[in-house]
This record gives sequence, C-alpha cells and structure tokens, in this order.
Amino acid sequence: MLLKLNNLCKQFGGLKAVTNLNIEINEGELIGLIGPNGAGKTTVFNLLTGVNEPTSGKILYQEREISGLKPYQVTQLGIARTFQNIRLFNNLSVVDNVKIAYNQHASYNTVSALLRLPNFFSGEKEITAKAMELLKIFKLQDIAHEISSSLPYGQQRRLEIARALAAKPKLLLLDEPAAGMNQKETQDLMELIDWIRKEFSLTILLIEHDMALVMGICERIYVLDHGETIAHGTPNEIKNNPLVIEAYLGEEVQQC
Ligand SMILES: Nc1ncnc2c1ncn2[C@@H]1O[C@H](COP(=O)(O)OP(=O)(O)OP(=O)(O)O)[C@@H](O)[C@H]1O
Repeated sequence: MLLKLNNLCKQFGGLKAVTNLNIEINEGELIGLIGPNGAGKTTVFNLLTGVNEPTSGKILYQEREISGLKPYQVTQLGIARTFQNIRLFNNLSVVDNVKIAYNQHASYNTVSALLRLPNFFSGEKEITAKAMELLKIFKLQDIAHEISSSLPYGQQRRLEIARALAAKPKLLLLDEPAAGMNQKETQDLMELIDWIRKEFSLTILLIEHDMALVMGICERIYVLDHGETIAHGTPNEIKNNPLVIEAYLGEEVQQC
C-alpha cells in the first residue's frame, strides 16, 4: 500500500473540516475524491502535503508516518500536487516553470551555479532538455518561451501538471485539473492523465467536480460531505448510491 490515512481529523477552531477519514491507496491506482463545495477535499491535500497538520490521526506513506513534515520534505518523498487555483510563476516562461521543479534534483550545487563551473552548464543543458521533453508530452513545446501568464487557462493547467511531474513524484495529487476547461480540453486531459499514470508509474489522487471525468477514469471514489466520508466504491457503486445522489450529486451523477 502506498498511502493510508488513518482516522484523519482536521479542525479549524470549531469547524470540523475533515472527520475520521480513512483512505487506502495502492500503488498505481487512480482514485477520485469528490464532494460538494466545502466538503474538505482540499484540506485533505493540504494535510497530505504538510501545509496543514492533522488535529489527530495518521498519514502513512510507504508505511512511514509523514504528518508533521514540511511541504518540501513531503515533495522529496515523492508527493507532488497541483492547485485548485493555478499556482505558476506567472512572470517566468513556460520552460522555466518546469526547470524550477527539476532544479530540486539538479546534480550541480549552489556553489557551481554561482561560480558558473562547467558542471553547472552541463547540468543546465540537461535540465533544459528534460524540461522540453516534458513540455512535448503536454503539447506545450511550441510555446516554451512564452510567459506562462499569457497562456489560455487550459494550457496553464497542463503546465501545472507538467511542473508537478518534474519533481518526479510517485504520488500525484490533482486538485480540480479540469476546472475552467471546455469539453474537448477535458476529454484530452482525461486521456492525458490516464497516459501519464502508466508512462510515469504514478499513483493519482484526483479531486474533481467534472463527474464525466471522475467516473470515466477513476477506479475507486471516496465521497466527502461536511468532512465525513459518506460513500466509497467503484464509479458504478457511487453513481447508484442513494446517499450520494441525495446528499450531493443528484441527477448529475446518474447521467454519467
Ligand atoms: N485554513 C483554514 N482556516 C479555516 N477554515 C478553513 C481553512 N481551510 C479550509 N477551511 C474550511 O474547511 C472547510 C473545508 O474546506 P475545503 O477547502 O477543504 O473544501 P473543499 O471540499 O476543497 O471545497 P471546494 O470544492 O469548494 O474547493 C470549509 O468550511 C473551509 O472554509
């Protein structure tokens, strides 16, 4: 098992954002985390990535307790994420946004970079080549030198995923990757997520409001409501779960 959340709770003052959450994810799985606005989904990602500390409960990643670690330590362990509100370095080019993430794994050190030693230049060249390879996968290579904030929304979302992959994650957390995308972009994204999972041997936990996407690619789905898990199962089980239909999804889910 890659990830196990054991009775995880997070309170903000009197507000129970996440209550007794139990999630188990095996290596290679693609799991959905859904629920209405304010259900606690992003808080789960914040707990997993060290942004917030749990009030109680455990987060076991590769059988190691990781709650309390700093975000950069979590990244080093192989957990990467994208954000609901895209967080790119807006003033940097597309390729530089990806290179920044590669630099965490650079073979040269700060002294080499400052003194411009030969291994800095060869390292830089290698990182640029790797970043361009990733951009090609995400069909962003032709706009590699454009400023990232000038990109349309759908491309910014793809760039965010590319950057997350540069950190060489084992576990990728995607927070509403299809938000703001049109139907065609969402369909393309769905295929891309499925493809990168295999190509990069990823395990993926996906928060998404687009039901066609969630039902189309996730093997299992957890449904949160007011911080509590109200259902867990395969897409078919979730679609037909009366609690889910009643509490949140209504007709939307039955149409999928
Ligand atoms: N840092 C914080 N301080 C106080 N309350 C917070 C904090 N972060 C989240 N909350 C609250 O916790 C609850 C869960 O929020 P969260 O963002 O996790 O929900 P969500 O399911 O991701 O919602 P959405 O689909 O709208 O993104 C909400 O009531 C939110 O206001």
